[in-house]
Amino acid sequence: MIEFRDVGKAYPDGTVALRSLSLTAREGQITVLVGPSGCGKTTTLRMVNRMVDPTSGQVLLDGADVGGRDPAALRRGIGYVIQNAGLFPHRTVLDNVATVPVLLGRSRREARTTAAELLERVGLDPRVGSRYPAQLSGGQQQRVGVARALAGDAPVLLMDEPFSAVDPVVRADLQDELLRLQSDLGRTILFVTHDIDEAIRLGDMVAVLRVGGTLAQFAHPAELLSSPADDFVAEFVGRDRGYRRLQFLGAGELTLTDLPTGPDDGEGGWVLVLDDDRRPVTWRHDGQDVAVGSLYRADGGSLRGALDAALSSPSGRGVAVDGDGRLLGGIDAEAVIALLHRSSDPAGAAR
Ligand SMILES: Nc1ncnc2c1ncn2[C@@H]1O[C@H](COP(=O)(O)OP(=O)(O)OP(=O)(O)O)[C@@H](O)[C@H]1O
Repeated sequence: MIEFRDVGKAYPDGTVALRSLSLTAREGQITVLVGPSGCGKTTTLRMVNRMVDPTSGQVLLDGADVGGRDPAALRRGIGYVIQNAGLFPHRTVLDNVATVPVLLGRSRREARTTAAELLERVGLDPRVGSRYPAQLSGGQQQRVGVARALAGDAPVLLMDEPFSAVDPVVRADLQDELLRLQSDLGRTILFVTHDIDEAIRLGDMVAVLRVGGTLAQFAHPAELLSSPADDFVAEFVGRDRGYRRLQFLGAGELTLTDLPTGPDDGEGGWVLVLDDDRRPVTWRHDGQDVAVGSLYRADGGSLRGALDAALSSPSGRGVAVDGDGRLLGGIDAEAVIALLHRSSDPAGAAR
């Protein structure tokens, strides 16, 4: 657990990076710091491993003030990942990842074995281990950066814009990979980004900071989207927050409708053709087969999945299936939107 207690930082030139920040990053969770450029995110992060010391307040790691710890020893117990990976250019990928285990006293051989396993774990071919960082793509370098931060078995990871320098597709892959790793490893992660989408995707909790180093809101992503604390947060979270909220709302309350099924569209309408197990095969219209679009799993799916299914369906009616892919019924986009509106109006939701 990382606790910031009334932490302030004024740099020697008088810049106040943080005014008085109090928040707790819980054990085993991803806590994201997000906000516009210059709001003090990096300063906050670096206080945890004493790359920056606060001018007021305290930072506690598992209840103990980090101010009393030797910085080098402290850093060996904290993984650190930065933009552009920050790899040592003259060491091979394997030796980059093995650096911390060696510092922690493991033999070089043992450290390299661990490093090779970690490379695989972050989705890299172990053969890249013998290359130098410059011989890897940006996305691969970031993966090595994550592997290196995990190598010391540190329970705490600090990640400062780790995925900002790669293109959006690679970035989405890296985010998925991090979530997958985290579900296995359960580290305490403090993650800095200026990208609200990334914050909402990754954060168990999200702290929105404003310039001048004050906390605008600290909440679960769904709450940030449904109840921004003020205009600044609402603006920062964005105009399409209604759409993004859909991913946090379960679709269990949606009422499914009957869909016309059968081999023929005798009346010129759309029919859904099923196989013998009642799994949708195709939509049929005027004798033409048209792909069904995305199907929606009614058990445990989100409203976003339901809306995608409705919008991607050529007939305009989304297809809901069970866990085995068998037809359950139809979904209309209007019904999804109506449910979204009811859920943002507590009186309506209770009705
Ligand atoms: N060493 C320093 N000396 C003086 N001012 C600094 C120093 N480091 C950071 N600052 C200032 O402190 C404020 C907060 O900087 P910080 O890097 O923490 O913000 P940030 O939110 O991480 O910004 P960005 O998203 O642009 O990286 C900024 O005004 C910055 O210019």
